[in-house]
Amino acid sequence: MKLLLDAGNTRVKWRLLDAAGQRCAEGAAAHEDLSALAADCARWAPEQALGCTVASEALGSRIAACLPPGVAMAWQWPQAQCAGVTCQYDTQRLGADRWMALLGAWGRAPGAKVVAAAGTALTVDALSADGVFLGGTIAPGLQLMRDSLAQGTARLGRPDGEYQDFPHTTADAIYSGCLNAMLAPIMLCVQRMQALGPAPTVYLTGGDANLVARHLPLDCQIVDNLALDGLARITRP
Ligand SMILES: Nc1ncnc2c1ncn2[C@@H]1O[C@H](COP(=O)(O)OP(=O)(O)O)[C@@H](O)[C@H]1O
Ligand SMILES: CC(C)(COP(=O)(O)O)[C@@H](O)C(=O)NCCC(=O)O
Ligand SMILES: [K+]
Repeated sequence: MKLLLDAGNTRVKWRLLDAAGQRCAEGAAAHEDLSALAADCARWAPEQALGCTVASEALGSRIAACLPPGVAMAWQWPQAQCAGVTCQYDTQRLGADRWMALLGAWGRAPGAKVVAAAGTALTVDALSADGVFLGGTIAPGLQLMRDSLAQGTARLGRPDGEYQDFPHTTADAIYSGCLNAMLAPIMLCVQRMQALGPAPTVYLTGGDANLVARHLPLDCQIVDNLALDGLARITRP
């Protein structure tokens, strides 16, 4: 049994695969309470653990404490080249979750791709048809955008609104504006890829993927935990 784990800035996501690569369990937990991870590790007793993290060292230690005795987390980091993908981004600084999502997307189908991960931050990454990670953008995710408006203004606060094409209330204006700010980088990336060649396939992942897909005026595929698909493609030496 193998554990795959992605530690993001908001949540930890994991998957357990049996020896044949079949999925036995999948879960997610907020940083504050990793008991569901500990319970899955106790139940399935993985003898191997592969992970990627963009969270703190302290969270990494708490994750390690959930693993069965004698099992250590093998943290994976971006490389210049791996599983068919070549990295043109600053490999030393690139988030390991972004790299794993790119490897996951590359494993799905041939052709150019845009990989958008709507989590704490929104990352939008471009993968060429020959497997080159051309580059990508980082912007605040939905909650961070709403927080920043609440913190930086005297009168907005953090009301719950609904998405509207032409909002009439402050609450709807904030919600729609922040959501639109997540659509724009994805649409621009697609447009720029189209200027280079055939239209890319758009993959959406992350906690807000469904929300983004609902309002994105483009065809896209939602893939839950795409970074874990990338980890599954890594063969350990
Ligand atoms: N059950 C949930 N718990 C926390 N955030 C959620 C949940 N469902 C959706 N979300 C949204 O997903 C975002 C976090 O997505 P996620 O992919 O887990 O982030 P990260 O990879 O940065 O940890 C949150 O900012 C929130 O908007
Ligand atoms: C951009 C990120 C904060 C996204 O994190 P997430 O939203 O998945 O929690 C993370 O991938 C990160 O810390 N990246 C390092 C900088 C970079 O990718 O260039
Ligand atoms: K992200």
